[in-house]
Amino acid sequence: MKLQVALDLVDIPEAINILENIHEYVDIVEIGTPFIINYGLKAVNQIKEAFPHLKVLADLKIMDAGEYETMKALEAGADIVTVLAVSDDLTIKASIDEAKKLERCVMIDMINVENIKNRAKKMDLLGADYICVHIGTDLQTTGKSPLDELKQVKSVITRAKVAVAGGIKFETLADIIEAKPDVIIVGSGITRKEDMKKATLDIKNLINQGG
Ligand SMILES: O=C(CO)[C@H](O)[C@H](O)COP(=O)(O)O
Repeated sequence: MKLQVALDLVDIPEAINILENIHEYVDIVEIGTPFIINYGLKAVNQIKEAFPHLKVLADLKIMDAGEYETMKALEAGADIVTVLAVSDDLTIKASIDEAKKLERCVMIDMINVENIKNRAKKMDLLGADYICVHIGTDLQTTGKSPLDELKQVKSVITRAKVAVAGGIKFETLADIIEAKPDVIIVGSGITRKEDMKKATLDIKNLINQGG
């Protein structure tokens, strides 16, 4: 099980500062959608240059122009790029094909998908590297957890790796670990803590105990 840390509401110097503190406990660093909106793909580029040993995910949440937008993320140095599962299959396939050319990966974000089992099966079939169950920031305000959807997706996937995101914190981690996703994504559960290093280490230790 890998830990992906999502950096959303930071600038580039802040991101570098955070990662200097926590990079040894992190497997994948997510350059979050608001981070990219604010600072562009140079955020991806500069974080990859500063931490070449980390996998960098560009959370572009691509919805159209799969080939072009994937190519731009990969050019900037992303190892993984996100595409929305609600996009057309043509967009998803174009993005996956583009990433494969450079032996990079696509993570399909299942945010707001209605028939999640059916769509996850299709994403698996189309060749997604990762399928990410995701309760978005706005829906998190209702208290919804990604656990149920994680179990549903895990039950139908045969090939892709499964990631999970959406308000995960140390206190809610045990149930998530028990469902055995391949990647656990934590944003505010780390970045809103006073002591981010301790928060990351606590989460990483719990993940390691779970395998
Ligand atoms: O992609 C995102 C929002 O769309 C976030 O990066 C992701 O949900 C992780 O952050 P948090 O743990 O704070 O929910």
